[in-house]
Amino acid sequence: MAINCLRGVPRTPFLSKPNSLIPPPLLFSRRAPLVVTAAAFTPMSYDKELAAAKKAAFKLMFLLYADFGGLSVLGFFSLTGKVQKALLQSDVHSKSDKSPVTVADYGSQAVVSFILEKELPTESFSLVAEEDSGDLRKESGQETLKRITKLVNDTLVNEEAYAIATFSMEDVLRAIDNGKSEGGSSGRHWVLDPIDGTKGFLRGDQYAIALALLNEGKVVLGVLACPNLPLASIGGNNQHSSESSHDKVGCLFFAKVDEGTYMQSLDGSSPVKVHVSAIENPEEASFFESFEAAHSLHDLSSSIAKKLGVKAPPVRIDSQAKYGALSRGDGDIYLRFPHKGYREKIWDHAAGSIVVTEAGGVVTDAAGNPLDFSKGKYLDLDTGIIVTNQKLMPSLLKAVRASIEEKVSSL
Ligand SMILES: Nc1ncnc2c1ncn2[C@@H]1O[C@H](COP(=O)(O)O)[C@@H](OP(=O)(O)O)[C@H]1O
Ligand SMILES: [Mg+2]
Ligand SMILES: [Mg+2]
Ligand SMILES: [Mg+2]
Repeated sequence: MAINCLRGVPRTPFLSKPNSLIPPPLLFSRRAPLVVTAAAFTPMSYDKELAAAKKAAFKLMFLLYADFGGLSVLGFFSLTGKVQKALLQSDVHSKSDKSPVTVADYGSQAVVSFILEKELPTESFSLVAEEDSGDLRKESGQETLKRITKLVNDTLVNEEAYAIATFSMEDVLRAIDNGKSEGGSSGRHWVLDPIDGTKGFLRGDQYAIALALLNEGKVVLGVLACPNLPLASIGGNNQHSSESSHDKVGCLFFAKVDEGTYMQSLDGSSPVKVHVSAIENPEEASFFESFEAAHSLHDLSSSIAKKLGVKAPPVRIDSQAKYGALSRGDGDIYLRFPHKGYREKIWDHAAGSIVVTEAGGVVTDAAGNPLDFSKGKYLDLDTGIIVTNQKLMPSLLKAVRASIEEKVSSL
């Protein structure tokens, strides 16, 4: 089978819970009904939070952009893009689970952590993020820490407003360790994957900076920056392509609860609202899955696709760029079935899932349950993650169940 490998306004305002300090009878008394009702249902806009998250993600997009070309006029770089990129990709370390981590992963986490703290000084700050500073605090990590610190200083060089001349190595370690929060079902927590798809980043393929905000265990906003994702569709549908968008890469998706999903490019043009595909016939559908066979069972996906009658070959790309591409209708289905024993982390799905659901899609586990982000840093789910539009979901779920049953009975 041929495989397609790619290189390279508000509907309903979000209502807060009724104010529990107001005794219930007063809510309905004749004395002050209007005042109480208005105070009790203040809409939460998350505007400040979204602006801060986008600021951080755009800065990193510019920094990591594959070919900085005309962007250097913005003054973010002391090196040319290609040299900088080569440097970032050459310093690779192996974590205790054998997965790779680079200067870019650590640097991105430190930059996001700094920017969120500085931009939102009045809010209590909790961050659940993938990386920690353990290896960088060892003697063997000192050279890498120096490179990360240079990267962070280069990225934030124009931020006079932050009133810090230069960030020290200790500042960087502290910023990375801000990401140690455990998350959970109460309060607000930022969720960050500083580089999602590190393997894709190292190959020069797809990767993403994925940042989301949880409130009371629910994802309320997400920003997904995909520096290598073409502006033009990467599927057969090509609904967003134009002559000028064919060669351009660098897409930032953002979504707030009940306000839809938007996509923006690096050239300063206005965001455009995006929607998942409207395909109803599975035979016309195409599907995404991980590039890495170690991350998802490709044979199970192909059995599901066959049962559904999907004709197109799988589109295998790294990272949550799959969620972004699906949210704008480049493809119709995303299938993810990790090998037995693997536990999914919230940072691998929080931003991507709201980007898809706000674009009209559905994200569930293999049993059809919504993903639960309230249980700490792991997602507690049944077997795998499936994503599609509302029309295709019932037949997709049926095919998933049948394929899983077949697989289990063949063992
Ligand atoms: N054995 C495994 N099974 C499933 N996912 C895995 C995995 N090992 C690593 N991952 C996760 O898969 C993510 C990449 O997903 P994808 O395959 O869609 O590109 C990785 O994110 P990072 O690259 O941020 O570490 C990592 O969290
Ligand atoms: Mg990783
Ligand atoms: Mg990840
Ligand atoms: Mg990562």
